[in-house]
Amino acid sequence: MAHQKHNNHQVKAKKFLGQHFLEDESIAEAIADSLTLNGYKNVLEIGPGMGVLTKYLLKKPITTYVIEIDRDSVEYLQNNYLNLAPRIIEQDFLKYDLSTTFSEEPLAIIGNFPYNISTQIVFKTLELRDQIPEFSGMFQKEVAQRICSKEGSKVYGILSVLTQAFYDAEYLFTVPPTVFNPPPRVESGVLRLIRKADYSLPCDEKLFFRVVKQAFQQRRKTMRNSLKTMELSDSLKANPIFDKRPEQISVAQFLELTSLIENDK
Ligand SMILES: C[S@@+](CC[C@H](N)C(=O)[O-])C[C@H]1O[C@@H](n2cnc3c(N)ncnc32)[C@H](O)[C@@H]1O
Repeated sequence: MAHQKHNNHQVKAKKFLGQHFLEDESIAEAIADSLTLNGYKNVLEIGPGMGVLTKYLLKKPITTYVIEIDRDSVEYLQNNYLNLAPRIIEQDFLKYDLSTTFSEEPLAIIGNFPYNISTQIVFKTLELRDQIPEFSGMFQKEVAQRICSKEGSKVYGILSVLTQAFYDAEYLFTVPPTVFNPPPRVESGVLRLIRKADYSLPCDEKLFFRVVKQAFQQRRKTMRNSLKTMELSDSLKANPIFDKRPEQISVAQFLELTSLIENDK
């Protein structure tokens, strides 16, 4: 019993785990409400901390799981959310094999994400897209904007193109630093990704990732320059898309271009 008393203490925020605890309940509720509940019966929250968002997820007609790396937070949750206890996974999300818990069942991902690993969380989601029809959560505002931005925007880049090849991305709202303890240095942004009805690629996936990454490595250069090492035929390079810079090329055009490169003889 003495043990339990101790663990009801608030968790002291650890910087190296990206811990900024949300203190505004209405924002936690709005994040939980961003779930459409379409096409899955499970939701996995990454980094529940002391459960401010979890509390609202538990009110939904869906099964909530949480994955948390921090022992203190796990103990806090075990003591304060008794019904959740069997569905607390004490693991690093980046290393965790989702099939251990979910087999092949679809699930939504949600969270007020630790900002130090937020892009890695997105890349892992893209890899596991067959199992993840929906993804909602809070990022550093610039990262959320980048994921959702369209061609022509200054922040349009690798993360925008790769994510939007598979998901429709919507920026939902901005959150000020003042509602967190401790407050982060920057504003935050909440977004939602909904997997496209047909999210199969019309081209080779590895080549698509390579084209996009190589193009944006030198975002001020034309595609002709950036893709020089690919040894493409002159007839392909005559295509006007090669005169463009990557930030002017839409997701659909990147996919089309990859098909052309794939079929280039
Ligand atoms: C920004 S805090 C959010 C906490 C809580 N959801 C809230 O809104 O107050 C991020 C949380 O992610 C956890 N975390 C950090 N790295 C993690 C990882 N690799 N896997 C799982 N959880 C992680 C932290 O311990 C922390 O609880």
